[in-house]
Amino acid sequence: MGKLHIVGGGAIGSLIAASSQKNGVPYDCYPRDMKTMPSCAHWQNGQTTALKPAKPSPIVLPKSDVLIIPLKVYQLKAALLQWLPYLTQQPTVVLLHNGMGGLEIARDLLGGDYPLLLATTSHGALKVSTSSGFHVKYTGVGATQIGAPNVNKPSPQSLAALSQIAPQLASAIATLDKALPPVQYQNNILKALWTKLSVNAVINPLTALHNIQNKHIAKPEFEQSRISICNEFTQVADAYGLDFDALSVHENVLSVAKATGENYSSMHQDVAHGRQTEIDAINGYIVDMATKKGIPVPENTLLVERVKALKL
Ligand SMILES: NC(=O)C1=CN([C@@H]2O[C@H](COP(=O)(O)OP(=O)(O)OC[C@H]3O[C@@H](n4cnc5c(N)ncnc54)[C@H](OP(=O)(O)O)[C@@H]3O)[C@@H](O)[C@H]2O)C=CC1
Ligand SMILES: CC(C)(CO)C(=O)C(=O)O
Repeated sequence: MGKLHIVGGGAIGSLIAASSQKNGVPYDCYPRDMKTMPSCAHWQNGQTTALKPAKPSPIVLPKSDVLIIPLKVYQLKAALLQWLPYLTQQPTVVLLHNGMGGLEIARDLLGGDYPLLLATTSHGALKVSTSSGFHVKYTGVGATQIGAPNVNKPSPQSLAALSQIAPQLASAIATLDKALPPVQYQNNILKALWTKLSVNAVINPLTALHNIQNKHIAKPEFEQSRISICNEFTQVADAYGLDFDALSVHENVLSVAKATGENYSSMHQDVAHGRQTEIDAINGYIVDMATKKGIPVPENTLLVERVKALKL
């Protein structure tokens, strides 16, 4: 099994590190700031796992290793540029973030043939500052969906489909599944990412703008906005060959809002803490993709403007 190299000491990166530690997967973390790297993880059953010391700088990685980049899209370009000189042997690179645009950045910098995987996760993690330094808390059990951007054949999502991708990528997926299970292979990962995009495009800006928990976006006062976002999303996705049905998109959004009802979305939390939001990679991505095809998306455009106008 290859070693797992984790960029950054953020919430999700530290969760993957702690779970790797627990499950005996060899790993290293490369935070931007060693002082804010979590030293310990708290699991939901009250147990804790101490993390090994992080590495101060990148190293050249062998092809059999895996570099996972669980950062915000707006942080990705700088991180990839920093790692580029260390990727000469073409280890598998895994992008994991909310929103879209990471693939375009990675293709630009790594080239179209680079062994790349895209992932989205529903695990929850929170980085907290304590009297003994930073810790990470596992806040929600979830799953990770992963796939290669170039594989898009209509075959069943199964181990048989997984065998159609390069052994290097299959081995990277197995490593990640051992580190933080379950990791589910998707032979149409772009559809899975757009599905997640549709959920984030509705829940995140509405919760941030109205200062509400996820469950409240289901209220009738937000119906018109929800439906407009879902309709615009579906038109844009369709223009790129992704087949969605606006009613099902809306139903899925409501079901995620219910399932995560007590949560404050990540965008709500970013706004509350005065951090940059991921609006450009979410509704902003829908607007950019729509503009390229000449599709009007007034609701998404307005949401981008309104979230950007929020006082940080
Ligand atoms: N947290 C969660 O529960 C979930 C998060 N996600 C998504 O996953 C992605 C990551 O989220 P999350 O972990 O919460 O975010 P965090 O902000 O906690 O993590 C990102 C980390 O990356 C670090 N970083 C940025 N640039 C570099 C760099 N060049 N080199 C090294 N480290 C760098 C940041 O450092 P610094 O602190 O110095 O800025 C930060 O610690 C986001 O897209 C998020 O939406 C998805 C599902 C759940
Ligand atoms: C699914 C949802 C909306 C859960 O809060 C999320 O991904 C986020 O907050 O970014």
